[in-house]
Amino acid sequence: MMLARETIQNLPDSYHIGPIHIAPNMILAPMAGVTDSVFRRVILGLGGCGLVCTEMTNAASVTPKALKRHHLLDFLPQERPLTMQLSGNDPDLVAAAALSVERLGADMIDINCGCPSPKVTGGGHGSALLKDLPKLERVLRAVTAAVQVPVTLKFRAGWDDARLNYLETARIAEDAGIAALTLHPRTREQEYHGRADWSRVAEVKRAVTIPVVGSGDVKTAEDALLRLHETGVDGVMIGRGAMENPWIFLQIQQLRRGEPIFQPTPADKLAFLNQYLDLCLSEMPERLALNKLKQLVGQFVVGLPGSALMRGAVHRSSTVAAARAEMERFFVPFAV
Ligand SMILES: Cc1cc2nc3c(=O)[nH]c(=O)nc-3n(C[C@H](O)[C@H](O)[C@H](O)COP(=O)(O)O)c2cc1C
Repeated sequence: MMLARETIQNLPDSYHIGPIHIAPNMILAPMAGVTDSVFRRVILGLGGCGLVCTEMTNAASVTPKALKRHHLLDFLPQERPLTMQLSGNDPDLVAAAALSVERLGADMIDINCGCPSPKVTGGGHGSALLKDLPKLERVLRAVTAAVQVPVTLKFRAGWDDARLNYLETARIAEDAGIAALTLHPRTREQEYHGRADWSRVAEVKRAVTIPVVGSGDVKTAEDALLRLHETGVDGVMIGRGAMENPWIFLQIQQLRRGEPIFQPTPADKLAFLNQYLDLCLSEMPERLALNKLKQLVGQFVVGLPGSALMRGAVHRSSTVAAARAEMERFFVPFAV
């Protein structure tokens, strides 16, 4: 379905989380291993993205020594407003980490109640908290009491289809002083399979008075505006769609303004990957930069003919030079 010009112009394009103005209301999803400071700056630099978030960080690893090792909460001044996301299930520990993160300069703190990874849920963190809402509530109350900055919650629809509890979770969070919610409307059991059911996001929006953001399966500028229109949410979060098409936020802005939509050519795509790689190389060791590229390429070339072969070849590359040669080999024929 295409939205009429007038409908698009009437869609909300900003909202507030506490005193913080989020404009535009399009948000880069936190993605572990991907949305580090470099990726966030690249996305912000392309335009159209109103809020970024760090990768999920275990509250137990918010110590001066651990921060120097994992660098998950490193950021630069241009990445504002910036949310820092924590995981954990011990109220005192998460509250202490939240205070440290506030001192590091977070504009907001997000609590992760959605990560499906067994490594995370095994420790009772992430989406495991959906199975113990009294514990989630204790964590949220401890964190909101500990810090001045707004605290937000990102959660899933429930552990599995038999235990859907997104409305209860949303109400508990609002009562605990949470300033905004993001729902990824899959269950933990679904992981990333099946479809993200945005009617659940619309239900949450109707159930609470705090801002609600939806996350899941937004792949085009049209998708983003349709989700805003259909659900009445305050904002839309984009994850894998931004890895596949980092220009998506810019394209949403252009669609709103009735401007021609930027369509990257193969040469633009190759230039993007090379620039991203250059930036990574200027800020981290080659091995790490190559890993970042490998992670991004997987989504970036989704759907292009021959992409599986190219992805495999980049993944087998042991040097940056070899990976660059594979990318050239892939993109240059598209340009002729
Ligand atoms: C590689 C990857 C890493 C992710 N890491 C996080 C994370 O650290 N914290 C979080 O709240 N969600 C994380 N997510 C979930 C996304 O934020 C998002 O909710 C989900 O991917 C659905 O949105 P999408 O279809 O736009 O990707 C991750 C998703 C992916 C694909």
